[in-house]
Amino acid sequence: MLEARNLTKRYGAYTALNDLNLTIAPGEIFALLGQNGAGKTTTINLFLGFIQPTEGTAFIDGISVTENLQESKKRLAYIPETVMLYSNLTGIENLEYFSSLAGFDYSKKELEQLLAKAGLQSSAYDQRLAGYSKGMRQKVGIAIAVAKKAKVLLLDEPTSGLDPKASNEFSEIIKTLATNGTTILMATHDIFRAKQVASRIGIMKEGNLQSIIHADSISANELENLYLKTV
Ligand SMILES: Nc1ncnc2c1ncn2[C@@H]1O[C@H](COP(=O)(O)OP(=O)(O)OP(=O)(O)O)[C@@H](O)[C@H]1O
Repeated sequence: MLEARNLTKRYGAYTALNDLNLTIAPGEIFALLGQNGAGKTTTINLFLGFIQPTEGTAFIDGISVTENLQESKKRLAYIPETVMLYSNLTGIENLEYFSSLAGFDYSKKELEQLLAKAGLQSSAYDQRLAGYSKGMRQKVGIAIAVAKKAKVLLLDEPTSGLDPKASNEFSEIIKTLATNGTTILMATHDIFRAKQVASRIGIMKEGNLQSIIHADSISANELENLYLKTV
């Protein structure tokens, strides 16, 4: 579960995030839409503990990020727009390294199964990351999240720069993770994907969460119109 309680971030007189109150249940995918500078990344960074809130609290699985950063971090995985991995290591070596950092010791077979589950083609397992496409790197990122048994997954612009097939594959994989109980928060500019994968969609403007929409209550066109009217 993810929860923001009165979560606020100010930089001097500028409010990047204003009094966010939001609970995302296990198994739910929540998409945050909003223009550049709306406060999406600020929200994610507060959940990650990368930045400190000016007011309020971010909770991961009931644990305050400010009070217990290490415990909160154990429960979450983060996939930024560009997944940071070691270019000189292979897909399987990256997965082994990052899962061992999280305290897991998987056999080669288990590592291969994790990569397969994330949708990576088997021919890539032993190739160095330097030759991977963005979509392939993201799949390793997903495999790491699953290997860590992360209860919460934070995604920042996960489909930007992916071709439609890779983007669709990505959406299917995160839907499967949610079905298995992972809580997912995704910041995106992709209205279509937000509608396709999320159960609820929040529209942010100038640091405020302006509205929350149930994805099944609206068509993609209606969502786009509402978005354009809001921002
Ligand atoms: N360290 C900082 N100092 C001052 N202002 C900052 C700082 N970090 C972020 N901001 C401001 O906070 C606002 C919110 O930024 P944020 O990155 O959360 O937006 P976003 O919705 O993720 O946008 P994008 O879609 O471009 O990623 C922006 O106006 C940004 O300039």
